[in-house]
Amino acid sequence: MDCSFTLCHSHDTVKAAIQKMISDQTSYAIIADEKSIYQGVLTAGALLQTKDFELLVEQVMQDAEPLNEDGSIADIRPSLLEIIPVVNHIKTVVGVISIRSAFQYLPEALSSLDTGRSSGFRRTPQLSAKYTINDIVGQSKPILLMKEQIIAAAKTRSTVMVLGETGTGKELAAHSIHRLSSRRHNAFVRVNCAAIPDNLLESELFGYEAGAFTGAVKGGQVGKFEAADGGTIFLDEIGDMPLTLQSKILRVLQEKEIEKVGGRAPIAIDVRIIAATHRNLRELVREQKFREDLYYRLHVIPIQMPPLREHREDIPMLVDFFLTKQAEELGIDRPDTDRDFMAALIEYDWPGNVRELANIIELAISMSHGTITKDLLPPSMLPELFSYRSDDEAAVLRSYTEEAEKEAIIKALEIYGGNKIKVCDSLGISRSSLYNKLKKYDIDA
Ligand SMILES: Nc1ncnc2c1ncn2[C@@H]1O[C@H](COP(=O)(O)OP(=O)(O)OP(=O)(O)O)[C@@H](O)[C@H]1O
Repeated sequence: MDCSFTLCHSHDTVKAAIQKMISDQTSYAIIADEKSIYQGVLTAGALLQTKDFELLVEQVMQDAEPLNEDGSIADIRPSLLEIIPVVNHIKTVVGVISIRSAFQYLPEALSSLDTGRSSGFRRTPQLSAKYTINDIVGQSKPILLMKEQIIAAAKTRSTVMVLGETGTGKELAAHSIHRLSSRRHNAFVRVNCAAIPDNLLESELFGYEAGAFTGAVKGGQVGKFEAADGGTIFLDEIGDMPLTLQSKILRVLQEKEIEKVGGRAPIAIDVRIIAATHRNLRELVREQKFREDLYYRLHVIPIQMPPLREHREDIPMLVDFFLTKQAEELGIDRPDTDRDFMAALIEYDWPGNVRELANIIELAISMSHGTITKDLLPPSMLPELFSYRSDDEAAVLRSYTEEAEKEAIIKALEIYGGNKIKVCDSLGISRSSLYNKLKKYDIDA
């Protein structure tokens, strides 16, 4: 099969290469620095006008499924065969995309990549948990209580349900449980149920037998459950799982076996399930969108992540943590913050929780020259900064700001034809924050 590779150093060249690859119907490996490949791929995704493409890319970038040291693919997931990332020695996705199987050409392509990054490829431990309980910052009562629950849960084999608003550290909790458990030397496999299109999720989770469907990879595919055998599977955003698959998860919990797509015999597996969601599962059960029996099966050990507004005393410590971390990443001296900046952070309502705090610190660091002051806070925090005004005035101000925010989102959705990633980029907000706001303002998108 014909195959060539293209080195790209800008968003536009990635976009052009992808367009060419699609129109030529041939194989290309596209290699670029992480920023240009990310933006380029997303733009190409928009060109293709398939929402699934974006989701797949997002998933791949997030999971960073890696290549081996020699550049060969460590693990190819057939359902995502078309989008494969390359991870460099500092675990950053530098990105490789292939619409056809261009993989055999990667070592050659990588050795020609003149970014200084191609050297020192290391196999990222894709099946291991990255975070430990020490990565959870905070000394407040709610955080210490949550950490105790994590330690207690780790000692058991039971299913754990991690609950909490977006950005409260549910993923950190899941990693920590695995790392503290007797399964820590075995695999930890994360699946973001919301990021994988429904039609791919079943084969992704359970794998499939050879010839199960048209386009299936020869020899079949191992699913995430099987990959996690002996270890832990983390089903993130389980509230977004379709009902049909919920019954298959129930079966795993009850029978401790899985059935591959197109498979004839069940396969016994030993996997600990940790699930998480920011949704209100009880509500979903009431609406018949989530199975009640699965709800109870999952809630053997529930762990509630506290929202940041309920442990404000940890904010200075978290700010210090993110300032140090981000200054290190940027290779600059850690800047100081003034009192007003910290006071405003402590007072704010934190809808996006710790993730939002980390983003605000990142933004402030990038705009600051020396000490970080209150005027480096984003305008979205404005109403909270006026909290010394009367309640009425604050409410009026808030309604104006909310109206403006709603309009900005509707406008951005129009401009970008509903492409949420572009909308987030243009508004400088995270995807989860966008989804929260769409819900809050009842915007159809
Ligand atoms: N207590 C904490 N200490 C340090 N970092 C934290 C803490 N809580 C959250 N974070 C950081 O905030 C970000 C969001 O955390 P995480 O992804 O675990 O949240 P989540 O609850 O799983 O969010 P979502 O529901 O949106 O997936 C991550 O960068 C994480 O490292």
